[in-house]
Amino acid sequence: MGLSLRSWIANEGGKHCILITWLSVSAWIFWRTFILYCSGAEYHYLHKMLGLGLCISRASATVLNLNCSLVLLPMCRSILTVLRGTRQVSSKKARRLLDKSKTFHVTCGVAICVFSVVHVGAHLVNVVSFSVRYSDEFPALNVAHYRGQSVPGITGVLLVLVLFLMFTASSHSVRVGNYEIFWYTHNLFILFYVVLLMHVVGGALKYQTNVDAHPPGCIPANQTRAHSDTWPNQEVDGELVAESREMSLVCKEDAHFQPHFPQTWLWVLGPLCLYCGERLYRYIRCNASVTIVSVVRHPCDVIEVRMLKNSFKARPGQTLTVPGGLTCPTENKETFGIHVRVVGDWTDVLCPDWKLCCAACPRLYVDGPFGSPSEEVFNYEVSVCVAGGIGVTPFACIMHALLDEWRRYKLQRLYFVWVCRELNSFYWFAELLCGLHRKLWEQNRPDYLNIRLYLTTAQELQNLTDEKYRPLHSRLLIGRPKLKLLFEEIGRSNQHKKVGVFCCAPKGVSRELHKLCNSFSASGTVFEYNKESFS
Ligand SMILES: NC(=O)C1=CN([C@@H]2O[C@H](COP(=O)(O)OP(=O)(O)OC[C@H]3O[C@@H](n4cnc5c(N)ncnc54)[C@H](OP(=O)(O)O)[C@@H]3O)[C@@H](O)[C@H]2O)C=CC1
Ligand code: HEM
Repeated sequence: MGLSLRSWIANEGGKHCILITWLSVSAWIFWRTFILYCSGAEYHYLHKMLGLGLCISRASATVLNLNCSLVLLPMCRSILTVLRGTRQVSSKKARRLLDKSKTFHVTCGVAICVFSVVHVGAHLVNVVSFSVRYSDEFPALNVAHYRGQSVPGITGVLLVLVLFLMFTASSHSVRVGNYEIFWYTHNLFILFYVVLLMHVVGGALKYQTNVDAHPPGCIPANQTRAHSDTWPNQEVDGELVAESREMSLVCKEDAHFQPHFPQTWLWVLGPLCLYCGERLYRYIRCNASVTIVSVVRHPCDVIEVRMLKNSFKARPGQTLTVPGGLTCPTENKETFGIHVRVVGDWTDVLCPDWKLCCAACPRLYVDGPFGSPSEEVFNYEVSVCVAGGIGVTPFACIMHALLDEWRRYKLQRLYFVWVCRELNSFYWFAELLCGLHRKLWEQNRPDYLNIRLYLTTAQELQNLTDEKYRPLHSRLLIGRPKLKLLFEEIGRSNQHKKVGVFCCAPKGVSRELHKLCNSFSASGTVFEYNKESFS
């Protein structure tokens, strides 16, 4: 299957428009600042002292300002969640763009790291220039107190250190391997901003305030007549002296210099206050008491924690943050449940003997709910949900909502593909699947739900033994799913329709699905790719 332009635009168009806009704005402000500092009259003397280092350090600083303000906005998750649920963001395209907020955050974060390297490199050159090109003529321009002095920049060094820690701890392997390290290191962002705001009040780089009275390169008044014969030989200001003579530019006063108002404050304070306000709101909401109603152990090291929280209301598909990662509430009633795969000592802390342990349970903090791509499952006529292992949780809460009432949604057909390594994993939600299947048959919509379960490590023919899971028996297949064939089949039954594809599965599966969604479909079906990301 080759790439289809129509599918590519449906899946990648909006994202790439934003990316191109962001790149263009970054390139434009870089270039504009670069030119200003290289040829602006008010920076003439500073440029003479620092050269290209000045232009590059200032241009990269502007891009850093832009990105340090943008990086926080996509992480205002509560605001995005509200936006997603309101009529203001009524188009599906816009909502799908909101789902790319984490990608945009990472892009801005990487840009901050790249431009910090450029900025630091340029300033290292500036530090040397400040020292070796100490100006006796314009002492106010100097940062060094005498020729040869090296200029320290404590805040700059601290910023580099914090950014380095954040960058290394943000790598995919750390996020997947030990989320806590990522999380705690990432919270250094607040230190980063405090130091950044201090960093820019240093006022090391100064502009000339009186270019009218003292045009750059003008001839000091006391030199015009007395030294008129020596002008051609003057080396100070080379061309400009000659030019000034021709144009009869004589300084009316001495050059005055002044540091800029720290522009970074204007760029950063708004988003920083917005994000801090949102974090404060989340902190208060998070502290509202959560009562653990039950803790149930499921096969394959999965626990289900059922909870109760005052005025907690989640839309089906939304996510929550709990210690150990993110998960999805599986019910939309008074109680809500989360399924967590045990990877450390989480469960031992929660419930050492795996019994109902509500009396002795520790306090649990729940942050959320937050908007997520799975909320869109209901907004297509046809949706395909592909889950791998524990990645089934967002879709389980979709099933719960359908079990409550499936008629109120636009959704008319749901393909549900679940791939697991162990047979026992299917027991996590086997009851729910059978319940929904039964209900749809009773209500004369057997075609509504199409279930396919794939067991990838079966040594011999296996099946769910319990009789009550009979509806799933014929739906259990051995081996990995043939996603290409599945897409062709779905395409044939849904010609010229827009089908929503939702994935919460290991990288290999999501990559293949993404590729298939961008591929040409002979049936004219457009598959819109939506990915649930938990790292
Ligand atoms: N909701 C939540 O709370 C959380 C969700 N997650 C999400 O759940 C996902 C699954 O996690 P986990 O349970 O550890 O998954 P597993 O590693 O157990 O994999 C699940 C299944 O996917 C199959 N699979 C892997 N690669 C491919 C492929 N290229 N094509 C077809 N099948 C493939 C595996 O088959 P095989 O045996 O052949 O490899 C396996 O049967 C994570 O990637 C993450 O996105 C993660 C953490 C929390
Ligand atoms: C190196 C590039 C970066 C990467 C790869 C990265 C990655 C991430 C990821 C994946 C998240 C989401 C965490 C989750 O949902 O669980 C996140 C959140 C966040 N990041 Fe970054 N980040 C980077 C740089 C930065 C920078 C430079 C800052 C600010 C100085 C920053 C500030 C934040 C904030 C405030 C959050 C939100 C936490 C929350 O509210 O839940 N990040 N980052």
